[in-house]
This record gives sequence, structure tokens and C-alpha cells, in this order.
Amino acid sequence: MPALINPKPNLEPFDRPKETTESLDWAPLAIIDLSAFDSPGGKEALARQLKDALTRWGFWVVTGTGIPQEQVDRQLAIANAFFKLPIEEKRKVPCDFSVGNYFGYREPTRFIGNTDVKENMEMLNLPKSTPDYDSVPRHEFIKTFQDEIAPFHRLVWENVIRKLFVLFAIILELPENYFVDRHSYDVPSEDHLRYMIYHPRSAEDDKKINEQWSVGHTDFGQWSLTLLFAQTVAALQIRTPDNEWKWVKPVEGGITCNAADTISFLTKGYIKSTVHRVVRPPADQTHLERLGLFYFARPGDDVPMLPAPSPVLRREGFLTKEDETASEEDAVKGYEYVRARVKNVHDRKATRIAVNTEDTVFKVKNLAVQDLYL
Ligand SMILES: O=C(O)CCC(=O)C(=O)O
Ligand SMILES: [Fe+2]
Repeated sequence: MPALINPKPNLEPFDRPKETTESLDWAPLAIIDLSAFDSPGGKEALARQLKDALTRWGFWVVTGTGIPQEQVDRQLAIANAFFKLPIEEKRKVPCDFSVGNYFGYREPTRFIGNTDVKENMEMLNLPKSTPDYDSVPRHEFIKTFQDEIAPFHRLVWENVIRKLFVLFAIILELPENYFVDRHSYDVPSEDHLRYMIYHPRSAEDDKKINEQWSVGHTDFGQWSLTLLFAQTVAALQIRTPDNEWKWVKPVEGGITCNAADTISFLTKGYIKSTVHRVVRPPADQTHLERLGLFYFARPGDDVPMLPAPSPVLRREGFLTKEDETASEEDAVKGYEYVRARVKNVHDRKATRIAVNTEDTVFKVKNLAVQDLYL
């Protein structure tokens, strides 16, 4: 009989912390119920609901995703157990920022700007479980849970990412699969499921960093989307269209979604990539570990990054003649851009400090994005 390799360890279920009782200034985010997606006229109605959130807020919440809550809780249990492994074990598969590779474990080694306070978050980014990523190194612990991680990873793409990209296409009057085809699950892309944990900090240390665990930033995936499964420890804030900071409230069973830099670039700013930050939680939650589950969608490695030929963008004057005639051959491709951006932001000893960098632009070939770090 073959020896049983790596039997699955039993995991403690993850207990979601209670929500804060403080009445914070919550962002009034639109809630899009995806359960209506497949009913007649459903997609079109959802696209109408999403339009304002997508173009003015850059953030919204989806519910009715059909992803069973037990599966989400199970992923959180796996994540929680992973972060409790000895550091030597977690270090075995590190992110290699020298080449802009975000897959693997990110250890909190960097100092915050010029302070003596270190980052307080750890993360593990898991690639798709498609044949292209079979040979990507994974922790032994993670391998034992692959039979659950792989289908969950795909389900998130299928039930949320795919549907949202269809809604984006409807809003932009493009063929329904325009964005889906450029983010196909079965071709190589830097998509990843992320487990992330923030550890509580002393009030004293948090004061030194102005209570900002992550300074204001936009997400830098392309044609892309970030999904954050409901997080009960309040800390995420977005900058509203009126330039106010407002807190993101968890919606039971919901997923907070935001658009990222390049989809904004590729729609000539029509879709909003909104600045957000992570701050010290409210007083009744400052002692808590903040465990999170995310999905980051990225375009196919070989997809040329060119503005979408959308009738809406054309009609509203967003597309220039150069946009319409740009050559696919000269355009930067998905992989090249993502790797360059990850390397630029993360391959450093200290985090960047929050300065108003509205004049700074990050550019790779034809693709230029405003480098906001507020
Ligand atoms: O932890 C959060 O709520 C948000 C994290 C975030 O903004 C990011 O990882 O880009
Ligand atoms: Fe972010």
C-alpha cells in the first residue's frame, strides 16, 4: 500500500470576530445582488445599478454570489492555520519581488517609511490551479488542501469575476465577453487568491505611523478587480467622490469589490480606480487579529493593454484617434505590466511614505497610470 503522504491536519474553525459597536462614518456603497444575473433582463438591470458605483465610486458590494458560506469559512480556517505555522515553514515559498513575482508568502520585513515601525501584515498569494501553474512552488501545508483551494479559486472567478466583467461590458456597450475573454481562467494570468492577516499594534507604535496600516493607494492590477470577502474588523477606508475618508462596512455574506488602475487606464478614466487605505481599527477591535480573504483578478499574460473600443467611450469623447489606431504589437502585455508594477512598489526595504504624488506617473510602454500614494 502506498504510504499516506501529508495527511490533512484537522483545522480549528475560524470564528469571525464581532462587528464594532462604534458608529463609524460608513461609505454608502451600492449592493449588487448577483442572484438576479441569470434571470431574463437581470444582467441589464444589474448593469444599470452598477454604473454609478463603477464610474464614480470605484467600490461596491456584491451579494447572492452562490458561493457557500461554509466554503468561505473553510478558506479562512486554512488561512488562519497557515499563518500560525513556524516562520521557517512560511518562508519556504517567498514572493520574489526582485522579479515582481507576487505568488507566495510575503513576510512583514519592511519598515513604514522612515519610522522604526515594521509592517504588521502577512500574506500568501495563491495562483490558479490550472496546468500552467502546476509547477509553481507551494507550501506543503497548502498542497494538502489543494483539493479544496483549487475548486474554490475557480468558483470565485466563475461566480463573481466573470459576472462582473459581463456587467462592465454591458455598461460599456461592448460584446458581453469582451473582458471575460481577456481574463479567461484557463489561460495564464497573475490572478491570485490571497490570505492576509494584520496583527494588532500598540497604540504607541500606531501613533508613529499616523494610525495608517496601509497608506492610501489604488490597486494596480489591470483590467482588473479586487474582491474582499466580508471583513468584520473595520479598518478599510475609501476616499469618496467628495474626497472624504469613509469606512467600509461588512455586509453579511457579501464581497466588497473595487476596480483597479489599469481598467481605469483602459477605459480612459471612465471606470474609477479609487484610493483606499487601511487604518487602526476602532477601540473595541484594536486587540484583534484581522484575517482576510481576497481575490485579485488580472488580465491574461499576453493580452495587449489597449483602450477598449467602447461606443460609450467614443460617444462621450474619451477615446482619441491614437487610441483607436494603436497597434496591438507595440502595446504592453498583461504579464509585463503587472510584473513591472509589483517590482516597482514592493522591491524595497521600507514602504513608501504617504506623500501627495498626484504628479507622479508610473509608465510601461503605452500604459501610464497616476501613482497615487496619499
Ligand atoms: O485589508 C484590506 O481591507 C485592504 C487591503 C488592500 O487594500 C490591498 O491589499 O490592496
Ligand atoms: Fe488595496
